[in-house]
Amino acid sequence: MLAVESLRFSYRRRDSGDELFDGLTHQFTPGAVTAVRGASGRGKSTLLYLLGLLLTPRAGSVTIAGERVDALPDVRRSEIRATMVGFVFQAAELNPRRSVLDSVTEPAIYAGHALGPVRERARALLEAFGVGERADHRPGEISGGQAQRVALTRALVCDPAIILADEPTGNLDRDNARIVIDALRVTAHGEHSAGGTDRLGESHLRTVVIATHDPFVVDHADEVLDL
Ligand SMILES: Nc1ncnc2c1ncn2[C@@H]1O[C@H](COP(=O)(O)OP(=O)(O)OP(=O)(O)O)[C@@H](O)[C@H]1O
Repeated sequence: MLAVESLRFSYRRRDSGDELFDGLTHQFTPGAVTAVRGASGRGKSTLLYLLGLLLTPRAGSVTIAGERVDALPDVRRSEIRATMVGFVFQAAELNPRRSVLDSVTEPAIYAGHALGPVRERARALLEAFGVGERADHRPGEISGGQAQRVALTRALVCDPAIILADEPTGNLDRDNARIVIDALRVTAHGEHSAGGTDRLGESHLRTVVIATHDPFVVDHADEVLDL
């Protein structure tokens, strides 16, 4: 579903000798959480940007759902990104002036989705991640762990097949990291991992890739890619 082959990338010109990935080839398993691990500067965040079509490889390919996507025209890459990829970053970056529900739904509304179904789906996701009762609060009134679950809801609201998370537990204590990794596992597996009571109401698998330094996240991932 999501794969890279013979991947090379550099932020600089060709002869500067700071190339990343050394021809990396990897297939990410649908339905699994893959932790991307590596020392600072190895390119964990950069790999997510390449997978999410925000950057273009210097050499090699990125494939999504069987289609080679790295060399497509920008407009097509944007379409694929908007429909197939959701991003979660270290800081949830919710709009402090809007309610949690509005923060979650606004990007989807701007992307042209109908308000009613988006709000319904957002409420169901917030509920599934245990933050349903916070939907009408302001982001300043929720905890860091809750904010990350809200950010994950925002990434999922258009139902992407791929979630790319960059240090999603970087600002969290252990208890909140556990809750967020659980939510990411639910997202990948299509069901709740803790007891099976709180379901997303969806059974399809997603590919979840997490760039992380956190050994706790690595321990709870299904697969690990070392850079
Ligand atoms: N916009 C940029 N322009 C030039 N070089 C960059 C840029 N972004 C990152 N780099 C360099 O590319 C390399 C990979 O960066 P990246 O952020 O992907 O690594 P990382 O493994 O995620 O690091 P960290 O664990 O510190 O977040 C680093 O050497 C970094 O300095």
